[in-house]
Amino acid sequence: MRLIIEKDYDQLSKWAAEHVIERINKFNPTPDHKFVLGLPTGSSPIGMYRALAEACKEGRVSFKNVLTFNMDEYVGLPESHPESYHSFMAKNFFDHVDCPKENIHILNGNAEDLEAECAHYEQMIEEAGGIDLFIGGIGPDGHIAFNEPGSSLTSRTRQKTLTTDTIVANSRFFDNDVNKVPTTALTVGVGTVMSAREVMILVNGHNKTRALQAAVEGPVTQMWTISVLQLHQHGIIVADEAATDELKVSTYRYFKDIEKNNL
Ligand SMILES: N[C@@H]1[C@@H](O)[C@H](O)[C@@H](COP(=O)(O)O)O[C@@H]1O
Repeated sequence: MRLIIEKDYDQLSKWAAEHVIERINKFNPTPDHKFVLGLPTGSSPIGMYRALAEACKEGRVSFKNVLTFNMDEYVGLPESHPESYHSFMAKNFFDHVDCPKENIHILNGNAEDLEAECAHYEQMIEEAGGIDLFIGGIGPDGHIAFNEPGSSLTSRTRQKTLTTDTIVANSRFFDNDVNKVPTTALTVGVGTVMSAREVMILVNGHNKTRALQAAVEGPVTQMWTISVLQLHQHGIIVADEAATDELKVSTYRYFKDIEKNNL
């Protein structure tokens, strides 16, 4: 696993955006050979999305031949709700880039048959040839997508119950009212993320310090689902300084040293 430590959120966002641009451009996607990108919501990727939108406007990258699959969506929240992940993605990314509507996939948390919706999502990913780069954030409890502590590390897309911790954390988007936060969500599984050819996780801020420590220094455990990234052949964590406060000085120095020649 690579751990990239950037000075602040702005630098982290730029690093992540440049990595995505590099991967897409190197792949050189065409209508018959599309790049497949897994995308997260949350506050962590907002800066990266902004940088990608700018790069798209400057002509440095195009999403015309990029297929996207989002990680998760709340169950029972109308798509038009300002806090649905459909709305989030439109507002923060898709409205600003040239990705055709038909290339965008987001789980439908209002589907009549949620189980069939999840199975179909996995099938679409498979038909697309798998995900080339899955980008994610993590919760303070180390959850990836909505794979809360205790989730199977080989899980696939399914419905999950949100923990009280996550409901409290996400209530900031729902007038700070925990009762307004949906209690379940559809989410790709840990195994779905791990099946991607590359995984890049963004970790910023003081409230992620314990999760970052568990991810980098702890054992692989279902109680910190992000820790499974240690088993991925091409896993990258991009963190800001603030998130590294619980790492050992030696761990911090090791990754700074080994990455010093990489931009
Ligand atoms: N389902 C999402 C996760 O995919 C995201 O990583 C997490 C962290 O959000 P933030 O980036 O706002 O800290 O929030 C939610 O729980």
